[in-house]
Amino acid sequence: MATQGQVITCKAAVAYEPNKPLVIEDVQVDPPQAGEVRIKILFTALCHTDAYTWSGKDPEGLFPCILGHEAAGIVESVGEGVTEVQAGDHVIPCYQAECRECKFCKSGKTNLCGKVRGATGVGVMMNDRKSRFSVNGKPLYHFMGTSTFSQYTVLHDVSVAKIDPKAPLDKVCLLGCGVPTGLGAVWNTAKVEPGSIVAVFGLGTVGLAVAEGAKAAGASRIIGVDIDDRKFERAKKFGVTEFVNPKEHEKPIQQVLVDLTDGGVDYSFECIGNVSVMRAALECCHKGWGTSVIVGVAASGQEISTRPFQLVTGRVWKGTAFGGFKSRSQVPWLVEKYMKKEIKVDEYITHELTLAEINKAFDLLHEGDCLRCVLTVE
Ligand SMILES: NC(=O)C1=CN([C@@H]2O[C@H](COP(=O)(O)OP(=O)(O)OC[C@H]3O[C@@H](n4cnc5c(N)ncnc54)[C@H](O)[C@@H]3O)[C@@H](O)[C@H]2O)C=CC1
Ligand SMILES: N[C@@H](CCC(=O)N[C@@H](CSC=O)C(=O)NCC(=O)O)C(=O)O
Ligand SMILES: [Zn+2]
Ligand SMILES: [Zn+2]
Repeated sequence: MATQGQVITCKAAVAYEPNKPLVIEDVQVDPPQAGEVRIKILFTALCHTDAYTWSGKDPEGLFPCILGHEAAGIVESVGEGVTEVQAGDHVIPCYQAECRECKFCKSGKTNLCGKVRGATGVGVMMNDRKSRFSVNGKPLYHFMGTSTFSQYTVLHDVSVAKIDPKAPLDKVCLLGCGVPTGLGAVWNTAKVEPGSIVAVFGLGTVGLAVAEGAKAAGASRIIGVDIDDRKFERAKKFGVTEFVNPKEHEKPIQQVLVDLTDGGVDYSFECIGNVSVMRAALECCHKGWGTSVIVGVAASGQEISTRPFQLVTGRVWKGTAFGGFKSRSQVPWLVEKYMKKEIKVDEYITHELTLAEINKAFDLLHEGDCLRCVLTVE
C-alpha cells in the first residue's frame, strides 16, 4: 500500500471546545504502532453519546478531540504483531474492546474489557500514551478509542471487529453502538422471557432497539414511554404495543405503569440518560422480581436514588454497556443477523449527510424525527 508506514493527511471534524461547532480540518494521522490498526472510515453515524461528550458534561471528555464511535471502514494498514486483521478487511470499530485475555474477558461475567480502557478513557493509545492525531503539529485527543469523525483513524487491534465484506458499510456502521446496545440490553443483560411485560423509557434509537429485542424475545406487552407524542407511530413498527406520555398524567409515571400492569412490569429499560426517569423505571417494576436496566448515559455529577425498600422487596437494578455484547466476537454475528434480515438496521437511518455537514447532523440529532444520521466520510 502506498500509504503504509506514512503519515496520512486527511479530513476530520475536530471538536476544539465543548459546544463550539466542529471544524473540518486537514489532520495528520500517524501510522499504526505495534498492536494498532489504521482504518479508512467510509461511513459514520452520530450517537447521542457523541453529543453528550461534546456538550462538556462527560467527565472523560477531553478537548481538542475527534469524536465519533459508530462507524464502518476498511483496514488501511496494521502495526507489528497484529494478526487478526489485515489491509483490505472490512471492519467495525468497537469502543468496547475485547482482548480475550484480561480478567474481565476471561471472567465470562461481562463484556467489559480492561486491556486498553485506561488509555481510551484519557484519549491516547496504550503503546506510548500518545495520540496518533495532530493538526498543525498539535496533538488531538482520541475519543472512546475510536474517533470515527475522520477519514482515517487508529484503533487498538482489540477494538476492531472484522465483518463480512458483502455487508453494506453505509448500513452496518450502526452496529457499532446504538442498535446492539438496545438489543443486547434485552437479550444479554435482562434476559427477557416470552410473555414478559416490558416498559421502554425513551423511544430514540436505543429504546426502539430495546423494543425490537423485546418483541423478538416474545414479550407480551411492550409499553413505550416518551414525552414526545411524535415518537409513538414509528415505535409501533419496532414492536411497541402501547404508549404512555408522562406529560398527560398527573400521577407519577411509575404509578401509571403499575396501575396499567396489575402491579408493575417484569422488565424496564431507561434509554434517555435522565436520573429521575431511572428512578421511575425501577419503581414501575413488579415487586419480587421486576428488573430495571439503565442504558442511558447521565451527565457528570448526576446520581441515582430510590428507597432501598424497592430493592429489599425484590426489584433488581442493573446497567448495560454495549448491550453486554462481546464486541469482536459478536459484532460479526450481528452483521450476519442483519444480512439474514433477522434484525433491523436500515429502519433506524432517518438522515444521510456528509462529514462536511456534521454540524447540521448534530442539529438534526436534537430534532424529534432523527434516529440515526449516517455521514459519508470519503
Ligand atoms: N449504555 C450504553 O452502552 C449506551 C448508552 N447510550 C445512551 O442511551 C441514551 C439514548 O440514546 P438515543 O436513543 O440515541 O437517544 P435519543 O435522544 O434519540 O432518545 C431519547 C428519547 O427519550 C425521550 N425523552 C427525553 N426525556 C424524556 C423523559 N423525561 N421521559 C420520557 N422520554 C423522554 C426523547 O423524546 C427521545 O425520544 C443516551 O443517553 C445515550 O448516551 C447510547 C448508546 C450506548
Ligand atoms: N465517559 C462517560 C462514559 C459514558 C458511558 O457510560 N459510555 C457507555 C457507552 S455509551 C455509547 O454510546 C459505556 O459503554 N460505558 C462503559 C465504558 O467502559 O465506558 C462518562 O464517564 O460518563
Ligand atoms: Zn453510542
Ligand atoms: Zn479484555
